[in-house]
Amino acid sequence: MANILIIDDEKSIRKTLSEILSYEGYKVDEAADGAEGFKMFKDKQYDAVLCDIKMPKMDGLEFLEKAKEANPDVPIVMVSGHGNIDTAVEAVKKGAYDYISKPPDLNRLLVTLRNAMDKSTLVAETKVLRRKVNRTQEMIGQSAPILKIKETIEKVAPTDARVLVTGENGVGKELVARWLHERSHRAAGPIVEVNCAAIPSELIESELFGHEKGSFTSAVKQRIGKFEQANGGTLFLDEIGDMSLSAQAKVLRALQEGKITRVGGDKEISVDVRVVAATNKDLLKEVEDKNFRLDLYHRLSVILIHVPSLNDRRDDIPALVEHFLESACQEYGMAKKGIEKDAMKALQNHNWSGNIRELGNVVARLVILSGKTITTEDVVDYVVPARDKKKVNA
Ligand SMILES: Nc1ncnc2c1ncn2[C@@H]1O[C@H](COP(=O)(O)OP(=O)(O)OP(=O)(O)O)[C@@H](O)[C@H]1O
Repeated sequence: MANILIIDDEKSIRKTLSEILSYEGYKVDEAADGAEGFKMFKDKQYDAVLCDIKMPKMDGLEFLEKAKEANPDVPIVMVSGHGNIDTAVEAVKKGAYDYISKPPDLNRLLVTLRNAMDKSTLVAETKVLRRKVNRTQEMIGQSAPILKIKETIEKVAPTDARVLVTGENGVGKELVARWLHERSHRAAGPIVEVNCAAIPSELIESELFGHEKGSFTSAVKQRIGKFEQANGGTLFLDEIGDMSLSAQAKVLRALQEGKITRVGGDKEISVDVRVVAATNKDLLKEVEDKNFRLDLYHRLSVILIHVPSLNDRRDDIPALVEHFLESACQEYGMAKKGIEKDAMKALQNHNWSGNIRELGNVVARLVILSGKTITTEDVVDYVVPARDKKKVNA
């Protein structure tokens, strides 16, 4: 049975709405103003709220703002008198599900409430499904360094400690960050990724902290930054070594105070974010060269996880090859292909400059181009650069 909260300062309206909704089988609570309503809203899980606009103490718009902050998933339907349709429209722009006018039309009231609750159920289901679909890729490998990394993830993830993940391109740094999120108490929240190297330095602050409308020439609309988007979850700052010094100063402040300010804004906004950063650079060398702030380095590197290159954990290659074989065959709609022992050895001894991403591409190439079973010749033909071919054949 759905729980509905009615907030209205007019007792007669509350009574009418309450009677109608109880008759329809809803469980109803009543509050006489926004402040009382908000207290009840925080204490109990409601399926929908009917909220008057003009009220003493806390009006409908203020209630809406606070309620959306506290629990954005509960739909709120505004109830507006003759004089405040404009405000009702504004409320919808600010996140109210819809509004109905006083005196409420019975059918419209019930249909609006039903739709509001159906929509919020769909939104909740979509979130669950999305999480299932986006299940973090398993971390394959039983080599000593990978086992150590998995153990560290299990220990560190449940804490809010910041983690700095280091390693060359494509070794699996992002995967480590995703597992840290997945295993944390923030797993139901978002994980938001920012690739600091891919964003021009003059835009990075707006990307991270958002901006107010008109704060610079191309800021035509207000924008929520990645810190705010990651609220309640994890912010993954990839390629942090490429961040400009001025952005570093702001990130440092955000980490120290747990608050951010949008570019061009003056309001401080609290954010509850766990930061995981990654880099392929030697950050201490960057500190020495004055490209990276030492104080930020210390803030970010409470826990250090180094992901070694594939060349330094060759024991993992057979399992990774098997994994990529399976996924490539599935992707291209082919029967699962086998691989000869010597072909596997050749892959294991290959010099993997591009790491796991390159290994995945190579296996996909072999799946497409080779016969039923992948042979050493296939590896020589399609993978090994000409200069190394003699070595493999010898
Ligand atoms: N241990 C592993 N098991 C299975 N897949 C892996 C493993 N490590 C990495 N991968 C896969 O390899 C690819 C590259 O990994 P990822 O993006 O995590 O690397 P990265 O170090 O963050 O790369 P970059 O430096 O380019 O940002 C991804 O598709 C990832 O799922």
